[in-house]
Amino acid sequence: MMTVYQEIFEVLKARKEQFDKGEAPEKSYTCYLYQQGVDKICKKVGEEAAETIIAAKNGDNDELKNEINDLLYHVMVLAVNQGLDWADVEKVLDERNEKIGNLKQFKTVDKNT
Ligand SMILES: N=c1c2ncn([C@@H]3O[C@H](COP(=O)(O)OP(=O)(O)OP(=O)(O)O)[C@@H](O)[C@H]3O)c2ncn1[C@@H]1O[C@H](COP(=O)(O)O)[C@@H](O)[C@H]1O
Repeated sequence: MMTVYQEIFEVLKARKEQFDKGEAPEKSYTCYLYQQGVDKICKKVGEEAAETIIAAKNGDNDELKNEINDLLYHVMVLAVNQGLDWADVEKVLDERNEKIGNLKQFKTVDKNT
């Protein structure tokens, strides 16, 4: 079964195909981002990341839920724009998941020796 994120990613890929063919729906915000290009998309990723941090620092979980979704949406648009598939992204997480004990040992440095 596809997750909602996989489903949205498919929509964003379809929007890219429409945009590339010159068939962007007039009111598509996603196509507007593709048209603006990678700098604009990265700027939005940065903005949404900052808004996510502020919502967390304010202890506002209603806002935080919204900002996390805005951030993920813009990260997905970036992935599509750069030619990455969501499966490529998930594969990395899957591989990390297979490792046990990911916590790195902290290095203890003795500055006196
Ligand atoms: N998941 C999202 C999604 N999340 C956030 N956003 C948009 O991201 C924008 C972020 O808001 P901002 O106020 O920061 O941006 P803005 O001021 O409107 O625009 P800028 O000029 O600053 O870029 C809003 O316009 C939101 O509507 C999204 N827009 C679209 N989707 C999904 O993308 C799919 C395709 O959408 P369209 O391409 O619009 O048809 C649909 O399934 C949608 O659900």
